[in-house]
Amino acid sequence: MLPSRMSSQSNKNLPQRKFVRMSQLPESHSDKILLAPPIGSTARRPMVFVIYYSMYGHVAKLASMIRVGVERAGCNCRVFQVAETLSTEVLTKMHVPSKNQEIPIITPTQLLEADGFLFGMPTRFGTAPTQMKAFFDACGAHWLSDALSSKPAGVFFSTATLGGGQETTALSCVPFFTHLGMIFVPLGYKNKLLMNMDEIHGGSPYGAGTLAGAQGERHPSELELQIAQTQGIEFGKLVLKLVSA
Ligand SMILES: Cc1cc2nc3c(=O)[nH]c(=O)nc-3n(C[C@H](O)[C@H](O)[C@H](O)COP(=O)(O)O)c2cc1C
Repeated sequence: MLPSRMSSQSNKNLPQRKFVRMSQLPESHSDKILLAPPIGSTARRPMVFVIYYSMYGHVAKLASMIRVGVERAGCNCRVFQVAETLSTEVLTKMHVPSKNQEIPIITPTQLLEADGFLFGMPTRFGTAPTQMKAFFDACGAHWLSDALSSKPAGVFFSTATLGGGQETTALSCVPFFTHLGMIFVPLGYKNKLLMNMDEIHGGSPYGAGTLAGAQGERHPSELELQIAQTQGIEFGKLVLKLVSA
């Protein structure tokens, strides 16, 4: 028999948080907009960077909601993209829309300005995409200097399908965090919607996630976005604790 917290047939009785809904977000997730008031306040507001790669926009949507959560926790948050590595010719053949120009491209040096990091990515054969890996590979100076040591880092992700590699994608980032001395912060089961059995959804204790569909036709559901917001809130709360310790 399953432990009682896992055995629910329906999720209707699970405790719910109040969430900002995707429909309440401004259309642009411009870096200049403070999307929601913080839950608490501190003398020094820590800075969390949300850094993502998104080819068709699924991960970008999760990033917007994660940012809401981080700011609700009382942290400052900046959203970045990693640089593209594919040629325009290949991107055109893959029908990739143009990138959101309002989201700046991160450089390795900028990592020094943040107290914590949430990395978002679509899976590639169950692992992190080359674009994210290329960024990680450009961080050798931080490995030598220990500059990111003890800083927390989490992951969120998108796959085409259920079983497409959400957790293996998260795990493929752990060696990077480990070698830089960073602390991998999983989501755990902080949001009981992760146990929802009434609808298909992405996300796991490793982090928030969405299912894009084989043709990218599905978009993050309200449930997945709520889980993303929880990851932002919980990660933000942890960063606040670490910075004020
Ligand atoms: C080269 C390549 C490999 C992929 N590998 C997987 C995979 O292993 N499992 C899976 O579920 N989806 C896979 N996908 C689908 C992507 O994960 C999907 O397009 C992505 O999650 C959409 O997110 P985005 O719009 O933020 O890029 C792959 C896509 C490409 C282009």
